[in-house]
Amino acid sequence: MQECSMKGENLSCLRGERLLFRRLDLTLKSGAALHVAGPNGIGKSSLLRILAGLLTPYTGSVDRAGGIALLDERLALDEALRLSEALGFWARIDDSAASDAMEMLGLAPLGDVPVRYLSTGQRKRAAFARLLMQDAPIWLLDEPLNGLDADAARIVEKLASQHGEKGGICIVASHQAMQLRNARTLALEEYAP
Ligand SMILES: Nc1ncnc2c1ncn2[C@@H]1O[C@H](COP(=O)(O)OP(=O)(O)OP(=O)(O)O)[C@@H](O)[C@H]1O
Repeated sequence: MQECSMKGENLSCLRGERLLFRRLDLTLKSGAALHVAGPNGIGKSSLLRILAGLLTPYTGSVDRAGGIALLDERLALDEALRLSEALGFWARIDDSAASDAMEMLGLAPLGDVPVRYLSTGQRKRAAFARLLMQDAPIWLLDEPLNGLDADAARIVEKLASQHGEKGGICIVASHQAMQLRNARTLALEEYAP
């Protein structure tokens, strides 16, 4: 996997009229993992969106090397298509194959099921399959365990740890504990004004 890095300097985030966090610095290099922790509404998703380049920080800057894959509650799959077709659409764009990712996430038996019929946990697994297919070195995972049963949660924890072993960066925003190899914890409430 290509070398990657993620650096944020003096980050602060304003949402509406509210300053959520300020003076946040972080540096992650290849193989590093970070658990962004904190209660609902503290700004975990906002921080991930800043790191992804989807939200402009109020102050500070982000400097990253390497491609990014973001997993959040938005499932970018066509609801009308069967799961294998919907993932196949992205496979053509990513120049990858959907079958390996579907196998890893236990989705192979669901290939013919329309996306709109998938359960909450199955949708999350599908989102994770899409993330794997992107083959990006930097993973930004927003509440990746939400909706997953215990077996699926262990699979996701294992895949995230393997990503780190291969030299990828994994940044997880979650109010739940997650077993993640070599992960540091960033308690976002410590950066609240
Ligand atoms: N577009 C927006 N405009 C104004 N306020 C917003 C906007 N998006 C989010 N917020 C507010 O910013 C705060 C932080 O939201 P964010 O989703 O980053 O928190 P979070 O820590 O991820 O929460 P959760 O654990 O519930 O997912 C919340 O109070 C939310 O209402």
